[in-house]
Amino acid sequence: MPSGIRTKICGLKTPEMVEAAAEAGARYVGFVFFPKSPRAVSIAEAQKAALAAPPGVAKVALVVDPDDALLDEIVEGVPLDMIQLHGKETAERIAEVRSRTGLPVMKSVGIESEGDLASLDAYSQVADQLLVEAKAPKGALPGGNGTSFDWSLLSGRRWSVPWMLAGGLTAENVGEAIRLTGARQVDVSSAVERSRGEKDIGLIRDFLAAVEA
Ligand SMILES: O=C(O)c1ccccc1N[C@@H]1O[C@H](COP(=O)(O)O)[C@@H](O)[C@H]1O
Repeated sequence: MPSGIRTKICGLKTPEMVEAAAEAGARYVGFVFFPKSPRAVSIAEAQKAALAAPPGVAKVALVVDPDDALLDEIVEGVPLDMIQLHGKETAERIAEVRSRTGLPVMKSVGIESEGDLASLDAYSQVADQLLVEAKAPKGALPGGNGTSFDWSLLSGRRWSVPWMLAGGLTAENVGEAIRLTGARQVDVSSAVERSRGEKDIGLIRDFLAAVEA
């Protein structure tokens, strides 16, 4: 019987990869609009890729402290279902982004220790979803680094909005991560790449199979 766990594959660049990820069972596909990322796409690339997503697969734009001009460009150019905010956006900015784009907002929160959990409670009051992710190492990208955190910190924690677990998930560890956290949604990027920034459909299939195992 299917697990009902919904998986997001982040950092897709081509229509072919979107189609393959959807066919393998992904329920969200993510496009990275952050120039420093090896997964960054242009508006035109994201548009082509997003148009390949079948109904039922949510198309997510990942942005980091975006200004209004970038948001407008993305929303005008790409058919989308959600905005993922992966920077230091405040509660006020989240509300602005939602009203400006007309899209639900998923806010990422970096977790390293118990003290970071309070932010999740605060953001759950304003965001439509939470992305619970490893805190980025110093000097690294704000996300997509393949690093994980102590999942037991989330044990027994619940929020009033849906949430997604991310950070260093792999086909080998995702089962344990789900068991320890109770996550019903998971997000992966690094572990489904053959080299940094280049997705591999075999690895995507292996990850989705591990989620279902
Ligand atoms: O993927 C990126 O390049 C990226 C850049 C800037 C912010 C976030 C980014 N990715 C997100 O990071 C997490 C974890 O990814 P990983 O599996 O540990 O590589 C995931 O939510 C991506 O959406």
